[in-house]
Amino acid sequence: MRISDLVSKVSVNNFSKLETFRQNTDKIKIGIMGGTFDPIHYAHLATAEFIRDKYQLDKILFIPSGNPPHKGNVTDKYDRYNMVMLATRNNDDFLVSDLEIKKSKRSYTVDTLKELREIYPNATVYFITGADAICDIENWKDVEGNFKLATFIAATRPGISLLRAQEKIEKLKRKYSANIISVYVPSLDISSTYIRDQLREGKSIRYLVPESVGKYIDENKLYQYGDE
Ligand SMILES: Nc1ncnc2c1ncn2[C@@H]1O[C@H](COP(=O)(O)OP(=O)(O)OP(=O)(O)O)[C@@H](O)[C@H]1O
Ligand SMILES: O=C(O)c1ccc[n+]([C@@H]2O[C@H](COP(=O)([O-])O)[C@@H](O)[C@H]2O)c1
Repeated sequence: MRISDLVSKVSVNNFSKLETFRQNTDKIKIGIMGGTFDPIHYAHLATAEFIRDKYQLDKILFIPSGNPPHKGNVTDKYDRYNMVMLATRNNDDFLVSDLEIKKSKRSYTVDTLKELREIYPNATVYFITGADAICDIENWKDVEGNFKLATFIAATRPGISLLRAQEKIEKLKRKYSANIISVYVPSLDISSTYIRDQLREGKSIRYLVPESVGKYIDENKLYQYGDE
């Protein structure tokens, strides 16, 4: 099967997963995993699964950014979205939303959270971030709005000082009356930057991303050897 056929099959499955989910969202707990996912890797998946299990969330909704606010040159949004679909297709608790990739303007989390509130009015929303992202949240659009609309779950991340992140989280909680849960997640020292660098140097990324994602990268010639 060609990867393009696979992706359209996965899209159909995802659509029906989302629709069934939409009809049963009374009082459920949704974890939102937002990201550029350039590309998605096992640390994203393992972090989401760990948090889903620990906080007994009903579903994790992956939302790839269309036009990420704080990142310049990123891979085509449909390629990043397709890779997220492939990486999550075997897990019924993982869903993928195209809310942000459908937008042509920059995608801001506060706008996404407002839309999610309309779509799932009775759900409790948890926004999952790595410790690096939560430390930067005061640079996001409408920081207070973000904290009003969701509880944030900040996961530890290798390379980010736990002490510094916790100090920052305590300050944010006081300043904005924010609901932030800081959680230790068993470490996986993987980043999309590292994966892109490996590929551009012609090195292996096996076991860093799901096989389907590795195949998609190969077939679509993403992050090629020697690319800038
Ligand atoms: N290894 C990791 N451990 C915990 N959280 C992570 C890890 N990698 C990414 N995240 C979190 O996942 C979310 C989406 O991350 P993103 O798509 O930007 O991946 P990234 O690996 O940080 O990418 P890049 O290296 O391109 O900056 C962010 O909240 C980020 O903090
Ligand atoms: O809304 C903002 O201003 C904003 C600024 C930076 C990052 N975010 C969100 O934070 C999540 C992680 O972002 P990133 O850049 O680490 O992939 C993703 O969902 C982004 O949309 C949001």
